[in-house]
Amino acid sequence: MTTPRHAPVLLDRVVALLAPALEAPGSVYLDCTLGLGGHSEAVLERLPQARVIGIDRDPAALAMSSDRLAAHGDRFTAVHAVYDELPEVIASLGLDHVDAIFFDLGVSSMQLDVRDRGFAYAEDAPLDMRMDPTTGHTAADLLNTASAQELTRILREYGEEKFASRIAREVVRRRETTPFTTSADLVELLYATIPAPARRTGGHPAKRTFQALRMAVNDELAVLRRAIPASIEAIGVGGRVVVEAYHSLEDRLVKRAFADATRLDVPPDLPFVPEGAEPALRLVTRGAEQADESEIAENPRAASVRLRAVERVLPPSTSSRPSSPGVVR
Ligand SMILES: C[S@@+](CC[C@H](N)C(=O)[O-])C[C@H]1O[C@@H](n2cnc3c(N)ncnc32)[C@H](O)[C@@H]1O
Repeated sequence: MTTPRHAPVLLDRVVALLAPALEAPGSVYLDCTLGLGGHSEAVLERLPQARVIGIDRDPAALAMSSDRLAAHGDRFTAVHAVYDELPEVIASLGLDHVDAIFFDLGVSSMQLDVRDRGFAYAEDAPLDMRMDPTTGHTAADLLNTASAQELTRILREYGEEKFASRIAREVVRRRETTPFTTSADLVELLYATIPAPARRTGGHPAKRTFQALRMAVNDELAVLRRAIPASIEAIGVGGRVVVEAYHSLEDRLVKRAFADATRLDVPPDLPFVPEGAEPALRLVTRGAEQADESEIAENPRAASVRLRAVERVLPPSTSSRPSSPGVVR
């Protein structure tokens, strides 16, 4: 068997964004999506003063990255958790905050490549798609039980699938006689349901449906919606949160959460900024950063990445500014 691989996206840029928060000896980096440990390994090697905690909900990914990073001894700790549990993970390690947090959203190449995980439409395998196969419902369970209305919503919202309601109707019709068990069952239905001209455009006809089911099975957006504010709460002054998103819904959610946390909560026509109105956070990236053509040529996964970062700034009471009534705009 070949060694599973995952090429880390925007590796140098991510480490450069994390580095200012990890300058102090003993500073703590929390990698919320450890995967095969590519980004964490770079932090361990390039920022020798930092300690690394890696979270993953996939026990197989944790086992592989733990092997890979074992040489770093007690500078590295692996934790099996879902990343919206990050406050509990931090507390369980006896810490009250961390200095930098990173999310590299979605699935790893390893998960797509291992046939039995059922993530890939190109392979016939049990239709599973759980990032943590020890818990929760599989994609087959979802297809065999959800209402046509719910399936339509999932396919439309997470997959932007034009034929969402037609596919959902056919899924419900088929499962009455033959429940779904494998990815081939679903691919076959999609070929029979999506009209031929549409099958010839916009990539593989199963791509959008597989992505949508994966996001639903792992409840990805709801978990992210809880995790981003929790990560902002979990960093100390000078701490940074860095996120790589690959799906427009994820990036929108991150952008909004960062905008909410960095916004001055003051009416725009007020001539001064009232005492205590400074945001506790500043945007480090201007808009979303993307990969350049050379990285995309080497690693096609980089094509859809959107990278954003924020930093916690000094609280208002310690920042230098005139006292009451506030800072004149
Ligand atoms: C894109 S990969 C990370 C790759 C990693 N940066 C590297 O260089 O190897 C995403 C990883 O995050 C994990 N993951 C996704 N959602 C998660 C969640 N809600 N909680 C914990 N881990 C999650 C997946 O299991 C996968 O291993």
